[in-house]
Amino acid sequence: MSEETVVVAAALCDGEHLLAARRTAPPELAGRWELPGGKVEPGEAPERAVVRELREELGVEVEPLERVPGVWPLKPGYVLQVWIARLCQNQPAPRPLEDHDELRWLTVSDIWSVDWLDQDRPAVEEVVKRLLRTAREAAR
Ligand SMILES: Nc1nc2c([nH]c(=O)n2[C@H]2C[C@H](O)[C@@H](COP(=O)(O)OP(=O)(O)OP(=O)(O)O)O2)c(=O)[nH]1
Repeated sequence: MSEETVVVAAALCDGEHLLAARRTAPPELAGRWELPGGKVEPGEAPERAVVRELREELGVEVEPLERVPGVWPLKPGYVLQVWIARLCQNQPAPRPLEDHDELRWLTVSDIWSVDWLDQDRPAVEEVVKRLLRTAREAAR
């Protein structure tokens, strides 16, 4: 039986912007950019883990909207799942409270201006496709 650990991450969107977060640890990942999130705890629903992790790491309440189809391998034994999410009403700006030292809201046109973790790139590409599709639908 597979014993993979699921890491959930949020593609936190605000209008046309996506939030990227710069990791502070471990040393081999520090300075690289990722989608904020973390490991799902035993018995925890993945969407709940998204909400918990962003509360802990960024000090905000978020609402997961839909899962981005796909599962991306991270280090051995770990896989990444991604949820499109938005800030709940009346939230402060996200702050890098733990695990990150900088946050940046990126538009689709500057999405590759930060040094994403290699393993996150396919997931970010998928998120970008969805953002573009949503923007096209909104423009109709
Ligand atoms: N959160 C997150 N982790 C990622 C991404 N890409 C990637 O390789 N990882 C790795 C980094 C870590 O080895 C692991 C998740 O660990 P974490 O440190 O964020 O999770 P956590 O908050 O539950 O950590 P912990 O301190 O409780 O152990 O997955 C990503 O986009 N988001």
